[in-house]
Amino acid sequence: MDSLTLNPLARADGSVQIPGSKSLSNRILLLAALAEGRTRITNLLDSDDVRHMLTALHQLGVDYTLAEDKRSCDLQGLGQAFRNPEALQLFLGNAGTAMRPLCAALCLGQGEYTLTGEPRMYERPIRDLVDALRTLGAQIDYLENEGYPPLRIQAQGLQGGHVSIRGNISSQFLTALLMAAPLATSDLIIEVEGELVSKPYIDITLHTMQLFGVQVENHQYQRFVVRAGQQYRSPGEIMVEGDASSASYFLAAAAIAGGTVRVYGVGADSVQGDKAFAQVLADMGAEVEYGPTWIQVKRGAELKGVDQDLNAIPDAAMTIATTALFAQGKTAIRNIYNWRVKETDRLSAMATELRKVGAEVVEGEDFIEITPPAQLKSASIHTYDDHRMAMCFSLAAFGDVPITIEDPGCTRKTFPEYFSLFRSITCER
Ligand SMILES: O=C(O)C1=C[C@@H](OP(=O)(O)O)[C@@H](O)[C@H](O)C1
Ligand SMILES: C=C(OP(=O)(O)O)C(=O)O
Repeated sequence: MDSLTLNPLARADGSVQIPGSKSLSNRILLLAALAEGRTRITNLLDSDDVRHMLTALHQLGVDYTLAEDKRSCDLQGLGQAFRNPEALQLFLGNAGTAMRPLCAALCLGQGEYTLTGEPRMYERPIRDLVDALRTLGAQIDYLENEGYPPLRIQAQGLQGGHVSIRGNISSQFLTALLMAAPLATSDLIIEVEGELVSKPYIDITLHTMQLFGVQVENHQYQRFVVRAGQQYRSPGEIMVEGDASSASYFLAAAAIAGGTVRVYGVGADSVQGDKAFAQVLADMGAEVEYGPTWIQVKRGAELKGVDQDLNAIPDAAMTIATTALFAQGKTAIRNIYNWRVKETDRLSAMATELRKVGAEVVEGEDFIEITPPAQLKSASIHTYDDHRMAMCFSLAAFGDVPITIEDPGCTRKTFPEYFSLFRSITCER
């Protein structure tokens, strides 16, 4: 297997323009496809997850022109739900932001659709969404294991009415229902059962729907009312914000090693919850400054461990786990059960790899506690086909020892150019 050895790093300095947000890119593409009118999307993310959405839309008959650098796209909306006379098979890789929203959106129209993906996608739950869609009249079958993709959808429209959906596993189920809701045949009232995880992603969803002219009544994230008869309408041109989760690695590098790193493309005005990651660095002792479209971090005094519930920022929370290797004392990251159902079981993967570099780790069902060693150990980091494992562990190279990242190409899911940008702001000892 391909691997990349990072020599010990001394410092991080400079600025980085962060590529477009995965969460926004895939939401905007889907809503632009359903909308009336033509949408020009700029700063689109070029990565596997977005490519899977683009390929699926092409198969579904959506007409678009993608620029040569794949970062801008002119897309002609259908102005209605997908209707395809021929049965289609759509391969969605391991992209949760394609599988879940498309599963709901495809039920709105007509046709027969088989949704497939990578082996890990077949271990990622989708039952809560399928159950909710079935109560609205959807016909969806599991092709292998109950509760998991691959799926077959016989689309025949979605009714409105009342539906409840569990919120404790993934916010993407609620996102999927919300985005489909305006095209249901009557008003849809969605009740969230139990805790809603990863709540700020719902704000991204509501924000994107609003950009396309659809209003949702949000009653404290417990109950949502979406009126039928609302039509998605293209806003014309949309620029995708930089990806706040992708920004976390560069900001953490500055907090760990200094000097100063500024990321452009995501800042105080961002709609992405992961902008709050920099606040956790501030709580650990870094100096953080926010501009409207940038965030800057400087190394402050010695970093100190924190004990925080990071349910709202599950992706960026992984970056805190490796930043903890450079903090005084123990860091605890709590309420992150759903790390277990993402690209890999991230709680177990993180615990295993942190121990390899010498940390003392307690892995709970929904938390992780990390106590750093006095001196990091050189290690070869297994990345479990998880882009964030590869990116997070690049930070371990600040620990005075070489670190090998196995299969560094796995960052292609959301950030193909990660290692070259990381190199551009770091210098070796
Ligand atoms: O809606 C989204 O764009 C996402 C929601 C989060 O997933 P969960 O809601 O499953 O935690 C996040 O981890 C994922 O990377 C993207
Ligand atoms: C959990 C993630 O991806 P997905 O959108 O596939 O859920 C992630 O990017 O960390």
